[in-house]
Amino acid sequence: MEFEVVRVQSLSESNITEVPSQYIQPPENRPRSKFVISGSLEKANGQDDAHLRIPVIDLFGFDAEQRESVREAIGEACRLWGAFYVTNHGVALELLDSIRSVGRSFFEDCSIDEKLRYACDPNSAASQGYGSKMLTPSPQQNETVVLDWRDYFDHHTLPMSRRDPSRWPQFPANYREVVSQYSDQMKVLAEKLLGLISESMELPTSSIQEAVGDFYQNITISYYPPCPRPDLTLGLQSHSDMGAITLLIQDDVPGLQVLKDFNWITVPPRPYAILVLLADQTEIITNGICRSCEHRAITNSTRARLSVATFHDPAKTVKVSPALELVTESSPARYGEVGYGDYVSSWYSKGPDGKRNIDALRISS
Ligand SMILES: O=C(O)CCC(=O)C(=O)O
Ligand SMILES: [Fe+2]
Repeated sequence: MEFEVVRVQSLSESNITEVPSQYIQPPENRPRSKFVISGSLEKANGQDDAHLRIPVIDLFGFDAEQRESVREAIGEACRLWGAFYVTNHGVALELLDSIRSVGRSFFEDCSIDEKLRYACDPNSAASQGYGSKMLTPSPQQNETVVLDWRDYFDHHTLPMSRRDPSRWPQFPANYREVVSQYSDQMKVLAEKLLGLISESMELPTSSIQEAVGDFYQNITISYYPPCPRPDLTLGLQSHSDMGAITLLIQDDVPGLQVLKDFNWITVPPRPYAILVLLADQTEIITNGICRSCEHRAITNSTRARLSVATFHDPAKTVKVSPALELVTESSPARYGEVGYGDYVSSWYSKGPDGKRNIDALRISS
């Protein structure tokens, strides 16, 4: 069956003043300013709001002498937030600019016909290419699908057998080269971070990586056009990422929010820091000590926003369960074993809704 796909950018450029009803979130999911904290670096009313600021961790280029203090900071951020920024991460800063620039150029300088040459297959989940959420029959009987105010381009980048740059834009001329280089550098950083996270949980350095196996990596460039009704819509609905670890960069337009202690906190843009988001499989492997981070994107009425998310997932054949070292008499297993392929299928059949997919795996105590 063919489903209707509307490009949000075309809607935005048509200068509408209201949004079509499919984009209107139910009242409980709308961004409500009273629950949103700016995450700004200033102190609010003279009070220390450190617990509301997303941690920024200097990796000191993975310098051995700093490892212990870095590991401690990472452990704390994983327990409290499931998300943190890293600086001095070893990725060339020009490469961060280059991927933002080629991504923006694809969305803003190519005609719609050109972009549609790379359209995702609307009938298969997670297909590579240019996409927008589409109207499908509601995944659960009593739920209606609300559309995201977002267009995106998804690239399959690793393992190398999945990487086919001929499926990616040809314009600008360096697009394919930049995405390939970016993929390689993000893989290296994700491996090193999983090592530090393992150590911070008192596991051997290679533990989480061994549980995940070779990475399946996807890079999604998201483009959120200006929206006439930011009060009614979401750029991307609340979810946690389903794989192991996501590395995200954004431009200078705020929009990403993380849920912390029931508050939605805006992640302040830091163009040269990389945001680490722990995803569901890391929560399972660490037996819930690391929490996967629930996040969403809001819209604004004036400026388009761009982000680049690099997902690192297990292969579908991998079975994931809590690390044996973290399952003890006093802290029994909190999740049953799950095949990653089954996890992904159930995620797509139910659709994201906060953390309901991982919560369904919880063993009640
Ligand atoms: O645009 C963002 O900042 C968030 C993107 C995201 O969460 C995702 O693609 O899973
Ligand atoms: Fe996400």
